Amino acid sequence: MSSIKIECVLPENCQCGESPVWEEASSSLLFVDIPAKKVCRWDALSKQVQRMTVDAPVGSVALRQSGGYVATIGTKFCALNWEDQSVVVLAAVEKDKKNNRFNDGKVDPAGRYFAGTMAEETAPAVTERHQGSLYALFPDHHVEKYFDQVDISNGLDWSLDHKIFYYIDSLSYSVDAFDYDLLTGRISNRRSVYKLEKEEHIPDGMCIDTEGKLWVACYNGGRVIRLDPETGKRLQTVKLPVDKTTSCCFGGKDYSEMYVTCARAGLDPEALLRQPEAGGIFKITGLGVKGIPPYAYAG
Ligand SMILES: O=C(O)[C@H](O)[C@@H](O)[C@H](O)[C@H](O)CO
Ligand SMILES: [Zn+2]
Repeated sequence: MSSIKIECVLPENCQCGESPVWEEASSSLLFVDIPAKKVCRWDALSKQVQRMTVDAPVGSVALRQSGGYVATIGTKFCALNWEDQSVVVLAAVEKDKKNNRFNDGKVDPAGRYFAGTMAEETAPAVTERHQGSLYALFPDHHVEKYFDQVDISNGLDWSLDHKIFYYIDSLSYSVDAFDYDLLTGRISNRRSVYKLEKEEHIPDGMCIDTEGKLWVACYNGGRVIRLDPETGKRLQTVKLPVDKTTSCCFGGKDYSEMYVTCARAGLDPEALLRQPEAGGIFKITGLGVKGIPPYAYAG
């Protein structure tokens, strides 16, 4: 039996930490603080963190095959040059929706950058409903829209055989699956594979492990849960010492460690006394299961 250890490796005080991505080449964890408009890179060896401030809320960051990173900033897909901290807009969506922004995003196994939008929240998880959509930025920089009527576009990942796309619209309290055509990037046949239980609260970010099981961060639930998307059963619950767990990814040696982001915003002073590490970056070891490397944007 493995023994699980959870530690806060970086007390970053993120208002809303999100989009953890392991970059093997630099032994670093990339993540964003959405409302703080920050993209961060934490070097797991030196323990140093570098931060880049952008001009709008940043929902996600991802690796880029040609170097640097891509990020969803406001309602734009952007390229980031980490060396000179410059931002280049690759494509924009929803120019008519001033109150919308991108939320979570991730690159698919063919190098397309998927990301969804939402109306800006007035309080955590309080937002004008049905304002969001799901998009992908293709390697040639054109954007495709998949569907609209999304409340809070959140976690996403692909099955190990690339035939299923998993997706979370948080306020549906469901983890959904679609058939996925890797060649074209098309999705079809939406269905729910797991409905959250009351104490699990709101499904947020997610990632897949090498056994094809899904790990979902539960916002307000202070936990990550491991789901079997084939049986619809929850296999494991790992509780963290913070309530607003937002997302998770595997990283570290052989992708054997899990990194979890969380939020500080929305916690009252009394709650903050009980969870002073809220907004930090957490590392979970001893899970006994590994993840897979993140895909990099091909454009
Ligand atoms: O991290 C995100 O994805 C959102 O931007 C956050 O605001 C919360 O997670 C959301 O409120 C709960 O669904
Ligand atoms: Zn999220």
